[in-house]
Amino acid sequence: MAQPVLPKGHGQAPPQHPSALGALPVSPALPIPIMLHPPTIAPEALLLPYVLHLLPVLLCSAVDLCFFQLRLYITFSLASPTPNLQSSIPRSARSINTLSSRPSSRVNHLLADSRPRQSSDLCWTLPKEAWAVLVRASPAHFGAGSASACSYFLLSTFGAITSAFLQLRHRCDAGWSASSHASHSILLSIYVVLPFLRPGAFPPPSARSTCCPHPTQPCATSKQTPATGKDINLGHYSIAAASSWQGGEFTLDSIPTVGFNMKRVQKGHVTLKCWDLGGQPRFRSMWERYCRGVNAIVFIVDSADTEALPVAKEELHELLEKPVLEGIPLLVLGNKSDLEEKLSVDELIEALDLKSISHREVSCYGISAKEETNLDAVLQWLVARASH
Ligand SMILES: Nc1nc2c(ncn2[C@@H]2O[C@H](COP(=O)(O)OP(=O)(O)OP(=O)(O)O)[C@@H](O)[C@H]2O)c(=O)[nH]1
Ligand SMILES: [Mg+2]
Repeated sequence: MAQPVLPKGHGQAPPQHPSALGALPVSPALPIPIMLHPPTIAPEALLLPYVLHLLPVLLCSAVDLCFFQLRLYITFSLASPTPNLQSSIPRSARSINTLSSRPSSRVNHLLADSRPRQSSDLCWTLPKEAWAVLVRASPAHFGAGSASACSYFLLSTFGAITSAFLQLRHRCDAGWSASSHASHSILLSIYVVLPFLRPGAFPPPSARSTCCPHPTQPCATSKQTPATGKDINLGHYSIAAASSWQGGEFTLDSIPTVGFNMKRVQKGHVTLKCWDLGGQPRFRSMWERYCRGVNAIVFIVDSADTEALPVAKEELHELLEKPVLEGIPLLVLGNKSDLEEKLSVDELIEALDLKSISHREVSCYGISAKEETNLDAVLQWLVARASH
């Protein structure tokens, strides 16, 4: 277990040992592909999880269509002695049969409508309501968020079970054998629900986009951000891949990170995969998830904002207490060292109580994203951890 070695002061020579905790000297402007304000997630990147999420649904819909046409035929054969089956199908059921893209909704409706209507028939009224609920839920389903997927799943289950129950009830009333229709309906329910229980039907956390509205103003409480990566963590003012680097320009109009941004950085033969996580309170709960299994965590604070440091300290220590993150090297960066009111590295170590952190390697540098100070040292630190 490497214990942190604390520096004597800001501005001393860079530590030779990788585990040393200390300030590094100011370095000249570097040709490091660092972009302070990465572009917001490209629409194509957002679309991909949606499309991937949609594919199994479309596939299920196609299979459902065949299945339920068959099912419809069987139902009519059994339930209706009328030779002209088409004329006994209500108009609404016929249109849904061809237009609907919602398997479970179509099930409910067809089950409800696939026999002559009777005024006292529960099958006609209740499933129609279930259908209406499902139709209202459909736009949410096509979102990639887990909440919408869950609500769709619950509503599908509800719809399928309601249909099964009412179908059974109707058959019993009509004097049909209850057992065959019960098994039919149960099978039907399983068929409708199962596709949405498959692994992959719900997008994985890493493929999800956050549903939060994009804030128009930077959040005043956002003063710390961890950046993480499966291969290496980097971040806050995201390091962008060379292809999307816009010359490393710095603009004062910052766009707060909404959710997270992911970037790859090529440094020699090492590829750094970096997650820049939003530092606003609403995004902090996801830090732990993205820090799992990474090579390093980079925690960036505004070293000139002393009022925000107590909160930053609390959040950092809470994050590091997670057992699953034990042993992951930590790099704390005090950004905005270009400002006069900045804290020195020693003061930052004190303010964040870094000496109390154990069971991991801890380093602390002062940097300036604006003046590109010490960014080469940060990159070297990360590359060294990436090859571990
Ligand atoms: N003076 C100075 N200002 C900086 C520096 N780096 C960033 N800023 C400014 O600090 C503000 C916040 O920058 P952001 O990159 O949005 O900060 P953030 O912590 O990533 O915010 P979240 O994405 O919400 O976590 C912006 O107005 C930047 O222009 C720096 O090195 N020096
Ligand atoms: Mg940010």
